Amino acid sequence: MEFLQFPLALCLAMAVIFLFMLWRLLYSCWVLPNQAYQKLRRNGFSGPTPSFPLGNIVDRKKSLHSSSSSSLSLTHDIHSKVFPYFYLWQKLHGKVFIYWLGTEPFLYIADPEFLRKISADVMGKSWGKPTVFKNDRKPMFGNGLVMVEGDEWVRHRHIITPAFSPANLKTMSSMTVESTTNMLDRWTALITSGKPEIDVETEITSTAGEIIAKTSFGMSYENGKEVFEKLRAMQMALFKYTRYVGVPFSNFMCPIQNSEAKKLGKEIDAMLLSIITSRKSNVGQPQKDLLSLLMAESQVGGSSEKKLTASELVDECKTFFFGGHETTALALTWTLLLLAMHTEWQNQLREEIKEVIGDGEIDATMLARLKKMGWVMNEVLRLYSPAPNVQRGTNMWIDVVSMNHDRQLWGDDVYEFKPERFKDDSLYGGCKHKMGFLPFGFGGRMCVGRNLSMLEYKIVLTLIVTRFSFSLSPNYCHSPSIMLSLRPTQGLPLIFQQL
Ligand code: HEM
Repeated sequence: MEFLQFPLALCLAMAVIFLFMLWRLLYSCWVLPNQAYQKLRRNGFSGPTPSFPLGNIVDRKKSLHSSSSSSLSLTHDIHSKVFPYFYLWQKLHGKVFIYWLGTEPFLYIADPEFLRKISADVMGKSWGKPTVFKNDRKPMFGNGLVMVEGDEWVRHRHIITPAFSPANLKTMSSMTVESTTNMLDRWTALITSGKPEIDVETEITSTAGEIIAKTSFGMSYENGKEVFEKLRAMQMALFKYTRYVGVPFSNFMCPIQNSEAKKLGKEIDAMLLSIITSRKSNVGQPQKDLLSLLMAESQVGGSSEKKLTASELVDECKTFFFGGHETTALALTWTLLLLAMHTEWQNQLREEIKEVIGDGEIDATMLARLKKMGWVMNEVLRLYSPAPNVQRGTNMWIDVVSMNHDRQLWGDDVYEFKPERFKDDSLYGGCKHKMGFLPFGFGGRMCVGRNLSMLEYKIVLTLIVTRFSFSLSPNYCHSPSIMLSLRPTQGLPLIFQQL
């Protein structure tokens, strides 16, 4: 009979393991989220009714589907178009409510006063990112600054912040001028050959990719292009298809895209790692880019807590590349749309550039004096914020688009393009609440690259408006939508004239 006892014991052991795994699954997908949900409910928050295990994902999908099939006239009132489900739920449940991504409850916030209260005493290092997003975006950001928390975040931020000092950024302005001039020379060739209609979204995104490749890891465009294209492909693999973030085993729902993203992630890491290794062995050739500044900063003092490892450097390069090129490119793209619609502002900018810079070369120290251009940038970041939301801590989702289009905060002219609202209040543009306008986030985790993006924005825009005037093409179709960032999904064709 003994030979029968062995399989019985094995079966029992397997049953115990199975029950244990089932319990763990239920605990993490059902018990824990429900405890968090009940806590939020006890604090008085309501929200749309979720279903297990998809949460409110199906409602989101339906609402997105019906909104994408309706075309949008050229209005800046875009909240109901880009976040139709939040727009609807806000009407039913107010500006703070609970919704579910799969089995994860999220606190939605579009009320700046609520945000002020809950963030008043929280230090930058204590603000993490929701775990579901960390897992979801791992191939893009790895353990880069955007994703790290606690003392690790403090260490990374201390090493990274000096790289973005004004003195270091100054040396990067010539790289920006060079890439932009190449793009504008291409535009001139097109115009003179009788093709004045140019899709500026594609053009600016690829030039911004070139600029960030140079400023981040100093690569020539030909090399940078390969990393850039792989990063774009990875973004498409991750964001083009309906994804089930927060749903248990969601990785298995889009296996092809997920394995494609992982494969690309590994290739990008290997390429960046080889650049770092060759930099380390090639001490004789100092470079003036973010990577070398980080490598130099990592060596100051030599203590291990001040150093970033090679794989951390790779993750930071990816973070700069991804966080840096698309946001700035989209800020510029939406600016060109608004300037094409408001040609009087093209003239105002030209006059200001003439006064501040004249006909000479652009010097980075002059850029701060381009005040009107600063107002224009802020107004664009208000109407078409490339970073449409901020994700924080234990599952908080802050709706920046809603706050930027809130009549109660901005007044009756909320949907109008009026850069002059920043004239007397350069930081908040007259917004009635200081937490109502967060183009670069808030608190200790505010965007580390904001000065670099302003430098790039002002240089590129100066070069464009001094060489060309432009108007909207009749082929333009207003279709802002979210693909991680807020983008014109059908491009931005403009008609150019040389000045
Ligand atoms: C118009 C351009 C840009 C916009 C609108 C923008 C917006 C933002 C926002 C909203 C955050 C989140 C802050 C928070 O959680 O509170 C952020 C963080 C960050 N941004 Fe930017 N950004 C821009 C350009 C850049 C550039 C050029 C770089 C780098 C080259 C960059 C690198 C980062 C990094 C590393 C973080 C994470 C900071 C941290 O967690 O400590 N960004 N940005």
